[in-house]
Amino acid sequence: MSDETRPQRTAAVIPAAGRGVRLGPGAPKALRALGGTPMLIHAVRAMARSRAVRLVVVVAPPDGTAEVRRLLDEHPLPDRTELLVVPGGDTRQESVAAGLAALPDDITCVLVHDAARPLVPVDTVDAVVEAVRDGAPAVVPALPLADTVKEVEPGRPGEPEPVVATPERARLRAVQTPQGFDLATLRRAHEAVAVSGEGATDDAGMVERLGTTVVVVPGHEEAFKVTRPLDLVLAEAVLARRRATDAY
Ligand SMILES: Nc1ccn([C@@H]2O[C@H](COP(=O)(O)OP(=O)(O)OP(=O)(O)O)[C@@H](O)[C@H]2O)c(=O)n1
Ligand SMILES: C[C@](O)(CO)[C@H](O)COP(=O)(O)O
Repeated sequence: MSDETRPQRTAAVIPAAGRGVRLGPGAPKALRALGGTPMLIHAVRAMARSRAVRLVVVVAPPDGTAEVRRLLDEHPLPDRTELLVVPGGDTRQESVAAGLAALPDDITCVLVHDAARPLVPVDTVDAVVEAVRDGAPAVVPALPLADTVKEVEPGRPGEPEPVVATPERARLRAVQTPQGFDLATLRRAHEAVAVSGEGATDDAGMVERLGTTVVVVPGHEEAFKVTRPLDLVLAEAVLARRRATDAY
């Protein structure tokens, strides 16, 4: 079958193996509660809400795969969604690579979605999938910035850092997840980064280094990343509002 006639089958990889150091002491971040339900379960449901997503691969803390499997069993997904759990690595990049390695050969489109972005709306997920299915090899949801951004010369902790540049804000975007890819392209990008040894903070950044074009679709304010304690306060408020207004 040629690539053009091959049906598109989409999977989501959810890196959830981080400790959540910036959120403060406690369980691994993905397992902490949001509205009484682990953040990871919200993120898995957010992917499964998209009718395009047939398989979700959860990348669990290496010492927590059994606990993650148990939590997922307690929170079943729609019948159309298959689920796999694999152990993660020391960095986000290694965890995503472990998730990609678990994908079966018939997957052509992959979403990579942070467990730490539990509230991404399904319309954002669908917009990313659609752009990949329309032929873009790499797609990121993103929003314009509210703050002006300065590039600095990092100094010693506690010392003022000299500003070296002010990039033009209108050309900058804050990038979210899910990021969507043609699977073969993302696998090539991960292999190249592993060989070069240069890490990247997101998957699209690795694809850019191949010289492949990455395109942006509109992100969503509620797809923010729960990173620090105040983010959790905001996430609780957003979830409470959804529960009061939608059948959520
Ligand atoms: N070794 C790692 C590190 C991060 N992640 C995942 O990557 C996503 C984005 O990372 P981040 O928000 O930085 O999570 P943490 O690494 O847990 O946070 P921190 O840096 O504060 O420890 C999260 O869903 C996190 O679980 C992962 O799967 N494996
Ligand atoms: C992938 C990401 O969420 C895009 O904004 C971000 O780069 C993850 O960064 P983190 O420091 O691993 O949370």
